[in-house]
Amino acid sequence: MKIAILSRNPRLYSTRRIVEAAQARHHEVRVIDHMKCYMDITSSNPAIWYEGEKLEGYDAVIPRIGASVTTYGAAVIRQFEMMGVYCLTGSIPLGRSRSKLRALQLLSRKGIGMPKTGFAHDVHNTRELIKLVGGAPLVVKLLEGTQGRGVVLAETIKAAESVIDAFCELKADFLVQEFIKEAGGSDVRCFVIGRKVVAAMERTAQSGEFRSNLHRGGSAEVTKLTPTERRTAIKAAQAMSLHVAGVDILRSARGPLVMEVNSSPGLRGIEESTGINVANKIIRFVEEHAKPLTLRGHAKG
Ligand SMILES: Nc1ncnc2c1ncn2[C@@H]1O[C@H](COP(=O)(O)OP(=O)(O)OP(=O)(O)O)[C@@H](O)[C@H]1O
Ligand SMILES: [Mg+2]
Ligand SMILES: [Mg+2]
Repeated sequence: MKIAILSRNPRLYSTRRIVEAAQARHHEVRVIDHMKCYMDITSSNPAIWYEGEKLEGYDAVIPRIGASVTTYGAAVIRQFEMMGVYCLTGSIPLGRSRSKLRALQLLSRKGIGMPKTGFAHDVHNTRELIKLVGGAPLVVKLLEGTQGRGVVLAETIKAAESVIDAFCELKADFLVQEFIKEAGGSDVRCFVIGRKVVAAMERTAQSGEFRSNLHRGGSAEVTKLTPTERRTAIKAAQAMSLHVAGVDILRSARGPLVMEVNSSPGLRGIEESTGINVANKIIRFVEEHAKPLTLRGHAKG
């Protein structure tokens, strides 16, 4: 097959691993910087150009779109979709997963367990919002934060009020969420491909910290999932229509609670902690699902 990986940096661990896995399976693979793609969107024959060359003959596209360039990345994926090329992550699922508000509303609609969560932008009565999620301690999150930045634990109602007032002042969208104390500073990353969890790791925050992000000094180790955790992760990925997803779960007294669903989950932490060749599993999935170009008609945008 001829495979394109949409990635801004071919040296990134995840990109490199997917390239290696594709080559090991004898595919022709190329890393394309989606931000350097340009397209004629008016033509009846949709096409994409890259460094003066028209991109043609691709059987599959594996998007690895960073959070800061979601909109343009989604447009490039949409163009490939219009050309009838199989995209492992669709433009619509990408957009869903990148809006925390939209993603959590979708999960909630599907009845998937999640921490009690409220969204706000400008609140008249801060106490009412705090009451909505059961009082303190609670977590306040800036919607555009990543890697644990903009995630604050407010231990008391007073602390919660000042954080919320500060975020309102900043005119930022944020959410307030019940603090899951039993999780003990850990969360579980479930790597979902298709209808399977292919690998799972437990990330634990360093002492004195409640955020388990590896970027915040957290550590990762392999973990065994319960059947309920497994089902929840798969359901969450399906709710977003993602074929590849990193589903983050908190282990609570009332069962697994989904925190978020990532559409370009990193491979380093999960491969290093579990020893599983996740990149190979991604390529195998693409082989099974991307049909050769000749068998497909043009997909509609
Ligand atoms: N409601 C909560 N209860 C307990 N711990 C939480 C809660 N929300 C978040 N945490 C902890 O804080 C960490 C960071 O939170 P979250 O994943 O929501 O934000 P983020 O990592 O900044 O977002 P992103 O993963 O999109 O970059 C989580 O991995 C988890 O360890
Ligand atoms: Mg996170
Ligand atoms: Mg995330």
